[in-house]
Amino acid sequence: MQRDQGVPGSQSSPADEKIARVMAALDVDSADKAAEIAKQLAGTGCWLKIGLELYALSGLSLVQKFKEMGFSIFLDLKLHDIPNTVARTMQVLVDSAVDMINVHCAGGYEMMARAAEIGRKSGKKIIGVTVLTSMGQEELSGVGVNRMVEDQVINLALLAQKAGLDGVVASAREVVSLRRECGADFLLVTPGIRPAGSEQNDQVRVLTPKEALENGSSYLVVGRPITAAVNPREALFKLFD
Ligand SMILES: O=c1ccn([C@@H]2O[C@H](COP(=O)(O)O)[C@@H](O)[C@H]2O)c(=O)[nH]1
Repeated sequence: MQRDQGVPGSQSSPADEKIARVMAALDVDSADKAAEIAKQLAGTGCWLKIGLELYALSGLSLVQKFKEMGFSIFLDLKLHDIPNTVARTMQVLVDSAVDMINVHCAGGYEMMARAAEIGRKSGKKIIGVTVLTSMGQEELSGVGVNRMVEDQVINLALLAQKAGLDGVVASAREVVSLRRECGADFLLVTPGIRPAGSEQNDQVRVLTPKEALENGSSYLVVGRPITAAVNPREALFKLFD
């Protein structure tokens, strides 16, 4: 599928702008599969997201390769440890070609502030995970948090902002409130994106790509709707049909 890719040197179209806000999550069981999907998505302008599975398989080895293919890269390792350990690990990660890295907001203010400081010096974006999009109200209560999900998301996002992070990961369902509380420049990266009628899988707080953009998400993280498709490139372009 060759549509909506723009002509080099021309103005980007609204469709290009939407694709540039998609982060394709490469949750696959081999580096070869990841490289094959990357090849199919090359030139579209979308980001790639390397998560725990691919990192466990291949570490940072694919980062440079994907960068050379023209992708921006979000390394989704969700660091959650004491401030010293997170800071030392963050220093290693920012020295690679990644563009964005995350920590868990639940690691606390001091840990986020140390991570943010390293991000600032390196020019890389550091964001914080609020409440996983696979968790609903009951799951949140199960880990001892007796607040409404949205209140907890906002509470953690405000703490992340105070600590100097560039943004947060949350569900697109919370984006309207997050924009109001955290402002226009705070990055809101939203997984749990599902085109209408597609499998929800283990995601609980979901929204369609169109709704997520309308609400004000900065980036949409999309995994299985792209990676499990027969034609990932076509699936990417169909997200906004
Ligand atoms: O709250 C979160 C934080 C991260 N993720 C990650 O996003 C993708 C979503 O994949 P799908 O296949 O589109 O469900 C995946 O890599 C998660 O680790 C998240 O889903 N929710």
